[in-house]
Parts: sequence; C-alpha cells; structure tokens
Amino acid sequence: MSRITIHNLNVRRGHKRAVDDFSLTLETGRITALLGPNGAGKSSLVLALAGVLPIESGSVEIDGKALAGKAPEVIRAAGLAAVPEGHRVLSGLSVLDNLLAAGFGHSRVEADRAVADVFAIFPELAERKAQLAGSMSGGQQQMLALGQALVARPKFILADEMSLGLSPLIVKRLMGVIVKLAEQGTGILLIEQFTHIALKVASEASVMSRGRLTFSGAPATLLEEPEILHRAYLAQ
Ligand SMILES: Nc1ncnc2c1ncn2[C@@H]1O[C@H](COP(=O)(O)OP(=O)(O)OP(=O)(O)O)[C@@H](O)[C@H]1O
Repeated sequence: MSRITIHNLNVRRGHKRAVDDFSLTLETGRITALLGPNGAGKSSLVLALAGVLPIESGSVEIDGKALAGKAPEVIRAAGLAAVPEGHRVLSGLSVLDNLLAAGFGHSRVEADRAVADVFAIFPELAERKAQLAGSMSGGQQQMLALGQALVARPKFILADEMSLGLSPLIVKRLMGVIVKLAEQGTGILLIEQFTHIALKVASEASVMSRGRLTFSGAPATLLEEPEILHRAYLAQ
C-alpha cells in the first residue's frame, strides 16, 4: 500500500490563502471524496499537489518521499497524476497524440503499451484515435483527460470536477471507471460538486471550506447529517 500524506499545507493565491493549514492522508485502493463550495480551495489544493501552484508552507509526501516544491514531472513520476478541472486536452492534436504526449517519461514501447491499456478502458477513444481532440464531445474529452493521467500509470489520481457539464450517462460511465481503478489499487481524490455522486462511491469523505478541512470521516455521516455540508456552504 502507498500513502500520500499532506501535512499543514498552505497555498496562497494573490493576497488570499486558498489552502489553509490543510492536512489529509490518501491511500491506494481508496476513493476519498473532497466536497465543498465554489472557492473553498479544492482546485488550488490539486494544483499545488501536482506542482503547478507554489506551496507556501507544509509538506506533501508519498511513502515518506517529499514532493512539496518539486517540478510537476517529478511529482508525476513519483506516482501522482492530476486531472484538472475543465478537461484540458490538446485540442489541435489527435486523441492518439494527446495520449502519447502524456507518456513523455516512457520509452516508445512502454508509451504504446500504456496507450493500449487506456484504449482497453475507453474503447470510445480507440474508435476515435485519429480524431482531433477538440472536435470530440465534452464527455469524450473528459475520458481523454483521464486517459492522459492513466498513461503515467499513477498510484494516485486527483480528479477535479470530472462530471461538470456532462450528461448523467457519461458521469455514470466515468464513475464506473473510477471505481474500477480504485478496486485495482489506485488511490483517488474525487472532487465533486454533485455530492451524492461522490458519496456513493467514496470510502472516505472530507469537506473543505475557506481553505480549511472542516470534516473528515465516513461518507455515511455526511448523508445522515447533511447540516455538516450545509454549514460549509454557508461559511464560504
Ligand atoms: N487564478 C486565480 N488567481 C487568484 N486567485 C484565484 C485564482 N483562482 C482561484 N482563486 C481564489 O482562490 C480561492 C480558492 O479557489 P479554488 O478555485 O481553489 O476553489 P474551488 O474549491 O476549487 O472552487 P471551484 O469549484 O469554483 O473551482 C478563491 O478565493 C478564489 O477566488
């Protein structure tokens, strides 16, 4: 089992502290839902963990190895892959080239193998491998964004608002893949505006409000005591 330990993390955005003294542990094979209102700092947390936003203070470790302050490609090679909000794919490149571009750390043989594994998970992408990514539907682009993360064969995936703007059918498809990945041993941080979707599949749940962790516990507790989430939304 692998573990990501986030300890007293602080991240600034402009004059504001977007992530405030935030601590959380993620484990492989488990889905941790991270819920909270707009502006709570969830995306900032993901970007900081991925090495895209600078960390002001605090630590991030994967199995005891320090990740805070490291370059995004070092963090990715250590086993952490982020799927940022808004399915950011390279729209002028084909589906295949998007996936190959995501396999930059691999040899060509290994990249081809990783891409073949993504196509096995998403036959929808295999059928469209020569199509320009920007001409696909939002749902297909989201599959590609997740596929790009999977090419790195990560131990952990940070999935930010995957279901935003997508049809219930596509969301169900994506959540099915997330659950399967967790069953196969990947650790998932699942950020969702649709709390019921996340709580259905999660083994752990956390709530973030104004940069801080305000709840951490069983998903069932948030379903039984909805006022915990209501308070977080009112506080923002
Ligand atoms: N590009 C930016 N520049 C400066 N401040 C930003 C930027 N993006 C977000 N912020 C601020 O950082 C804080 C945290 O926002 P963040 O986007 O991380 O929250 P979130 O929980 O992911 O919300 P959302 O679901 O709306 O993305 C907010 O106060 C927000 O105004």
